[in-house]
Amino acid sequence: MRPKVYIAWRIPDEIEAYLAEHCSLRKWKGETPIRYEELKDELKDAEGLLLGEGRIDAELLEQAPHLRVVSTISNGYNNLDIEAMKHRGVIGTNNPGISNESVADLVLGLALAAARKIVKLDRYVKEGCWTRGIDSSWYGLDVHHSTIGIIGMGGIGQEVAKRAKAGFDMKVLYYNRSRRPEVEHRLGAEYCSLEELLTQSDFIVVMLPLTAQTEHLIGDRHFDLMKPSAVLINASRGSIVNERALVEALRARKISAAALDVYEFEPVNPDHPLLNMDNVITLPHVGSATAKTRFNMVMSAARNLVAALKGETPPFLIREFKESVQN
Ligand SMILES: NC(=O)C1=CN([C@@H]2O[C@H](COP(=O)(O)OP(=O)(O)OC[C@H]3O[C@@H](n4cnc5c(N)ncnc54)[C@H](OP(=O)(O)O)[C@@H]3O)[C@@H](O)[C@H]2O)C=CC1
Ligand SMILES: O=CC(=O)O
Repeated sequence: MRPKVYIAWRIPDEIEAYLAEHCSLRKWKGETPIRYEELKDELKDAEGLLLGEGRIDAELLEQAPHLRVVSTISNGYNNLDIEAMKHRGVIGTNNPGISNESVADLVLGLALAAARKIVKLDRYVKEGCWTRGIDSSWYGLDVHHSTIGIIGMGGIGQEVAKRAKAGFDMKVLYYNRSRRPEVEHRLGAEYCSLEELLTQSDFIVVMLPLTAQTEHLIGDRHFDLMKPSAVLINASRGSIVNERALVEALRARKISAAALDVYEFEPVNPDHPLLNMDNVITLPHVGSATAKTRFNMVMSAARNLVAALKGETPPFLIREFKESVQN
């Protein structure tokens, strides 16, 4: 009998057809992402789950007695309670690497947009405010030959470094849990402490996974170290930066701008003070959102799911489950 799979995300027909060859499918048909309580009700007999977003925790797993695999479409997996999954013998897969270049493209786009006030000036023109010659308040910052500090020199961080160096002749500093001599050699990046990076960088890019160690890694004392002209870019997870501290730093002009793809709570509250600041660019978590990359992520998630349900080691088994699969 084919394993029962619940698809909790809208996926292309072609990928659904691939899954249907191997599994018996049920799927979420709503226009908006499935809510936690709805997902809990849908998992009663599912052995596999294809997940777009949302929390997987002990309470939900309690309602899913047959579940064996959670295959998330994303690269980050901070929404999965790994210990609860291990406790119930459920494994998890993700998709590292597939979106690296698309996310890095967006990070450079955010750096350019913030430095050259692209979003603000676009609005200015469209609102009919461009009535005379160039005004010095429109001046921006140079991206080329400036210093970029990358916090988290993993797959995406390295793609950002490559673009910064080769495309914009930037000096690349990085801070990472483990030093990476090979990356230093290949990309000309310089390792430094977090404090040095914050003090010296014109563009600070947060590219870490969200874990107990990285939550609120950037807070009040870190903004005190940054240059008043610094631009903070976060395209990893919102909770790595303390948003209250970020708002205060922007208000106090401790930094000049921020460009965000991610927030502590998503979708971000429309009343959030960050949304009323004209030196903050706000995107709706679209780092990997190109048609090709998104297709590849979903296809990879489907392959992970099928392999795991067949009892094979899936291509992207989350590292914390490697032991469970070997035993
Ligand atoms: N905005 C979006 O749409 C997207 C966001 N993301 C987010 O970006 C994150 C990063 O992705 P990716 O580059 O692929 O991840 P990687 O795992 O390749 O890289 C993460 C890097 O962070 C370092 N790191 C981890 N913990 C710490 C710590 N406590 N202190 C310092 N460094 C640390 C790791 O160091 P070490 O080498 O020591 O392990 C590693 O080099 C994802 O986890 C995800 O949350 C990903 C894709 C799209
Ligand atoms: O945020 C997106 C991801 O792939 O992680």
